[in-house]
Amino acid sequence: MLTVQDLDVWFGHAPDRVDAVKGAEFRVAQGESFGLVGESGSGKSTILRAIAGLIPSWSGQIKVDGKPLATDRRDRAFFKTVQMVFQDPYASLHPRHSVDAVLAETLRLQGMDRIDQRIAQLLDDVGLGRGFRFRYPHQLSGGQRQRVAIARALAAEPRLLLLDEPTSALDVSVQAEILNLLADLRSEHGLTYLMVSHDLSVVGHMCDRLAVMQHGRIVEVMEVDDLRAGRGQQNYTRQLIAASAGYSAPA
Ligand SMILES: Nc1ncnc2c1ncn2[C@@H]1O[C@H](COP(=O)(O)OP(=O)(O)OP(=O)(O)O)[C@@H](O)[C@H]1O
Repeated sequence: MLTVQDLDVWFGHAPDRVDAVKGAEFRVAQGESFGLVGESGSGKSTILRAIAGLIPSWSGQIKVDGKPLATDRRDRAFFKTVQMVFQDPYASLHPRHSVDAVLAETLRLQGMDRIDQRIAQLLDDVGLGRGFRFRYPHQLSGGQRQRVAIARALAAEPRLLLLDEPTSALDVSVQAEILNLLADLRSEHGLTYLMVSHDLSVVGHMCDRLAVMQHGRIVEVMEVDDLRAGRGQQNYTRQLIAASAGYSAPA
């Protein structure tokens, strides 16, 4: 479904150029949930943003369903297949647009019919119910806002969701609810996920395989069972696992 080959992503120009991603390669199969983990600044979000067409300065190949993507443009067909959910639901919803306006606009942009019915269905799908339809972002909690952002992403009926730390801006008490919702939606809609998280337990819960990133490079691609068992091939992976378990790796 998604193939990334020899991906370099950079910001700015020499001598101030930042090489955020270097030679990244991975494949995500249809129906799979694939995680990107690594410390802050390792390039995880940059990969997602380059796929979504939000960063024009990259080279290499990104293919969706075998079709190479252009460097910057993303057409309507792309957004029909691929949608992104951002980290911060406070920043990603326009404060003066009601839930209805957000969803109706997205559905219209995608050329969908039966807008009323679809909005009701989307609200049901994300567990909000129809009573939320005419609310504004300031009337919603962080978790409810993220449910709206997920409904907006689902409006196009995509097959691949790019999830950029979808719960890290939320209270701990609602993080699990949103993760469970995403897991349910994936099985109900047969979705494929590419999910960024700095939290290994989130990826351990949500993903089948993952890539471990350090300083812009993928150091290892592993099965989630190996993550859970602490079986990293690379030293860095073992350190990351040990750090997340709350103790230091033996030297
Ligand atoms: N717009 C930008 N301009 C310049 N440098 C950037 C920009 N966005 C990201 N970077 C740099 O690219 C590198 C990778 O950042 P990125 O946000 O992808 O890391 P990350 O692994 O997702 O970390 P985090 O979890 O903190 O978001 C970092 O060095 C960051 O400072």
